[in-house]
Amino acid sequence: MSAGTLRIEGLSIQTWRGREPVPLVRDVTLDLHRGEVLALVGASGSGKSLACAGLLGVLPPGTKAAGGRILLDGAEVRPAALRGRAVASVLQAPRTAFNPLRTIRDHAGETLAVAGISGRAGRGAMTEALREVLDAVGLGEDPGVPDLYPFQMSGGMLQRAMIALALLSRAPFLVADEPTTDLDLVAQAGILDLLARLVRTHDLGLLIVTHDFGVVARLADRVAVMEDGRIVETGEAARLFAAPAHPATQALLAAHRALHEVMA
Ligand SMILES: Nc1ncnc2c1ncn2[C@@H]1O[C@H](COP(=O)(O)OP(=O)(O)OP(=O)(O)O)[C@@H](O)[C@H]1O
Repeated sequence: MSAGTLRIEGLSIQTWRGREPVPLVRDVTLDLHRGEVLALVGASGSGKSLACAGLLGVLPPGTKAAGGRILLDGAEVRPAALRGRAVASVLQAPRTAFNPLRTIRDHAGETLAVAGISGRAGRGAMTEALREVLDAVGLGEDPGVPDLYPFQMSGGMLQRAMIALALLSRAPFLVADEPTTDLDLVAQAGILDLLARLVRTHDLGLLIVTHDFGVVARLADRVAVMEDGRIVETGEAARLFAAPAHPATQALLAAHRALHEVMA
């Protein structure tokens, strides 16, 4: 798919307390363009992951979309039709995202099937395509990687493999929900550099969920701030750092700076 803009419009998600509906995500609207990084930030529980799950059509049990739509270049699409085709995802805990009984090559076959490109790709073409994306994520040196099982790989390698599978799907948009949280500092830096590079080389639109303003500073072009299920501020990353307008943004930045001073 070669769409240039992905829009989440008026997304609302709710749960229930007894029979009472409880809003968790309230009227969230976001635009993501190819070639840019949009960071979705906010305190724990503000609704970042649910908003992404709503976009991908994978809401957890006990929650339900209560309104909103997803648009690709202005045309409405069902989230289930986007997932793995126009929008790929990279999740927080790579180990849980892989089937432990299947090799990276098996996962690649599934990714191509979901993306609807398996028919055209015979085994040889698939091997070549997999080699290409493993190269792109820095896993190309060891020819044995496609035949590894998840338990034979480190967390950093698995996260790279998940990004490789996202590239294999040729989805123009990537949702990364705290993709470095489970990794050590060196692996974190490697994954962030890799994502930044792929946004440029593959013209990806990257929506990255994070509570780390260090990640925002390093990667983001634009930032959207969530509080209590709502987007309370959006803006260019540089502007937001220099002049945060909403108290929630100010509090997140103050917390980041306090932590930074302690660590310095
Ligand atoms: N399956 C569920 N059923 C009911 N409530 C849920 C469910 N999943 C999440 N919630 C609630 O929805 C709200 C938003 O959760 P969400 O996981 O989106 O927050 P978040 O901003 O991603 O937080 P974190 O940064 O800690 O991951 C929270 O109050 C959470 O308790």
